[in-house]
Amino acid sequence: MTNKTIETAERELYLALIQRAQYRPIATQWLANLPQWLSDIKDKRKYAHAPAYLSSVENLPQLDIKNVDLNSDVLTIDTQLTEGQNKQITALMKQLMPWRKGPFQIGIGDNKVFIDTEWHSDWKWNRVAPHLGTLEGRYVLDVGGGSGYHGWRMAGAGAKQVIIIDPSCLFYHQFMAIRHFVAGFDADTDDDKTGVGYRTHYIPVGLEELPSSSDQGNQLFDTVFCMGVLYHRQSPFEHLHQLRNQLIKGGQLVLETLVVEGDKNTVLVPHDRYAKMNNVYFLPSVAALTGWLEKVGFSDVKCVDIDITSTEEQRATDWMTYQSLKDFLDPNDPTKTIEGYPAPMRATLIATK
Ligand SMILES: Nc1ncnc2c1ncn2[C@@H]1O[C@H](C[S@+](CC[C@H]([NH3+])C(=O)[O-])CC(=O)[O-])[C@@H](O)[C@H]1O
Repeated sequence: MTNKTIETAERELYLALIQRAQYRPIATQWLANLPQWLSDIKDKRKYAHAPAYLSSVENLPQLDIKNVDLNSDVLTIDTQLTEGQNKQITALMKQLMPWRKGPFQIGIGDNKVFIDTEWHSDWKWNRVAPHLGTLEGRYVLDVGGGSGYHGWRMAGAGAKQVIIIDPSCLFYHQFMAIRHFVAGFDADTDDDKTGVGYRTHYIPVGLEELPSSSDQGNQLFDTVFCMGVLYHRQSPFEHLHQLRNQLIKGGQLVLETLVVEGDKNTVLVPHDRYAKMNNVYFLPSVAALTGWLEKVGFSDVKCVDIDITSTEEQRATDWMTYQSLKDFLDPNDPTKTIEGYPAPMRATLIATK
């Protein structure tokens, strides 16, 4: 018997946007686009693996979930698995490899399935979260949310609603696989449908495709996160404007991106690849990035964290078996990438619209 995880998730997403449209007309434009966004991701001409991913999610077993802990570093689904369930879930989740952002754990005790992701996304969350003030009661957008790990943490921190966007077909299905278990818990405990599964949504779309409005009071989000995306964009100013357009006046932007040492005029544009990635464009200094944010109209810009990524935070695991950070650094000098650029250093900036 297959489950209807994705169908249910999509229905909850429609309902959430219909509710918001009563007060924010911009939500009707999101609703108008939603059928296209959601059917594109199922189109096997665009995404050859989509049917296989869908079948992995829909074949996950229904479990008796006792609790879902969104506030622990390992996002944990509290349930007891039999050995057979462990094997079944492991096999289905492995069909959704590579798992980059996490960690997640399904089950506790001997038969747990621990998804040891390439990234310790919990470390990033622990660097960022202390600087957010509160997310309690806020509408939050997570741009480029990957598997949804940080989105779940935002919901755990009390956000009223989280919408994750990311154009990746694989990461969309990874989110749905985790949501399958979270919603299993909500279904048992939450009659009025305010549980975390109902507050956390995913739209498989890029930021530039979202409708936006310049009308005062017609934006949907109190907080917008954009972590690990800006350096992938060819037009950083356009991207920063698009982020700003999603925020209410007074709303908070949380921007995390690769930076380099330097003054307000320093920006590195890697000539070819950066750390073997062929889609990296602008790496500003913190001072330059602060100036960019001010130029697009943000105020009160603060850098709250700077961190050099370690090979303990980003590494190959059983759930991501390709190359990882250690293969992207100069073997004789880990302060440099294999191409001779400064090794990855990330800054988190917080700014107000
Ligand atoms: N135009 C776009 N709009 C939205 N998402 C995009 C776009 N282009 C790429 N992405 C998505 O942005 C994510 C970037 S990873 C950061 C994940 C998480 N936030 C993290 O902070 O760990 C990068 C990293 O690992 O450094 C990917 O999931 C892309 O599909």
